[in-house]
Amino acid sequence: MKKITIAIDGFSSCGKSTMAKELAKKIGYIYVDTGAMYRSVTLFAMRHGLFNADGSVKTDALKQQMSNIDITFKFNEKAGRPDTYLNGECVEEAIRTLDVSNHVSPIAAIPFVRAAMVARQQGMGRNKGIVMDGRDIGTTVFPEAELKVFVTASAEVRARRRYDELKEKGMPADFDDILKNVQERDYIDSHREVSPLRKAADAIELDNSHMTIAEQNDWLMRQVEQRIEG
Ligand SMILES: Nc1ncnc2c1ncn2[C@@H]1O[C@H](COP(=O)(O)OP(=O)(O)OP(=O)(O)O)[C@@H](O)[C@H]1O
Ligand SMILES: Nc1ccn([C@@H]2O[C@H](COP(=O)(O)O)[C@@H](O)[C@H]2O)c(=O)n1
Repeated sequence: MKKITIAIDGFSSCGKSTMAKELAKKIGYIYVDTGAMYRSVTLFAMRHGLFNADGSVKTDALKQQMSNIDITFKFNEKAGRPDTYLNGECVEEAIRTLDVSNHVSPIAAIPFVRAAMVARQQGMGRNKGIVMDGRDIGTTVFPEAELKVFVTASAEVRARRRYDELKEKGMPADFDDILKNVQERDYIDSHREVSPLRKAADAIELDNSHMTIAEQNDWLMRQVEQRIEG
């Protein structure tokens, strides 16, 4: 069966990785969560004092350190998805904290950071057979992708889902803080100069505000079948 490239972009916490990882498992494709890469750079910067007190990034210092940041993925059989490693350390949990979420968008707006991440992502998708989710996959990383999906849902619905997830995991969660973070990231991600978050002209939009996970998975599978068979 022919292999294609599948790009899933959209706003924060709208269900991109839920759909992408399930699809990749079903059709035997590689799954790459590009947000995890920007989060890993952010964690590195936080640990190495590369943020100023006002939350801005010490850009020159980070530039010098970029060659010391090694991000890799290793499949976790139990979780059914790849875990993210930063310089050999599994950071899958550490990169998902609200603290990292609150620092990541300024890092992701820096051109040299994006250039480094995009080059790695393009390398990972060289042979197709990949499902990649993020903000600029259909516009910048793989503009020739055979299937591009742009996912949306209201900010309140997204924050509620994230809140429920954290509560279920027994982690501290405040709905208003999560909603604020989701809205702020959407704004910064959509307004940065390099590769702003936007729907590619040939992407299909999916508003999943009122869809179940099973419904969105079925919808995505139908889109893939059309591309593979067509
Ligand atoms: N259709 C849905 N209905 C209810 N909950 C959903 C739906 N889709 C995803 N979720 C839940 O919403 C939360 C966010 O989903 P997910 O992590 O997939 O979003 P994301 O877009 O990848 O987020 P991020 O931008 O942070 O990477 C998860 O708890 C997930 O289980
Ligand atoms: N292709 C991408 C992916 C992510 N980002 C930035 O990383 C942040 C975290 O991403 P999540 O998918 O884990 O929410 C996100 O808010 C963006 O700032 C990006 O720029 N490009």
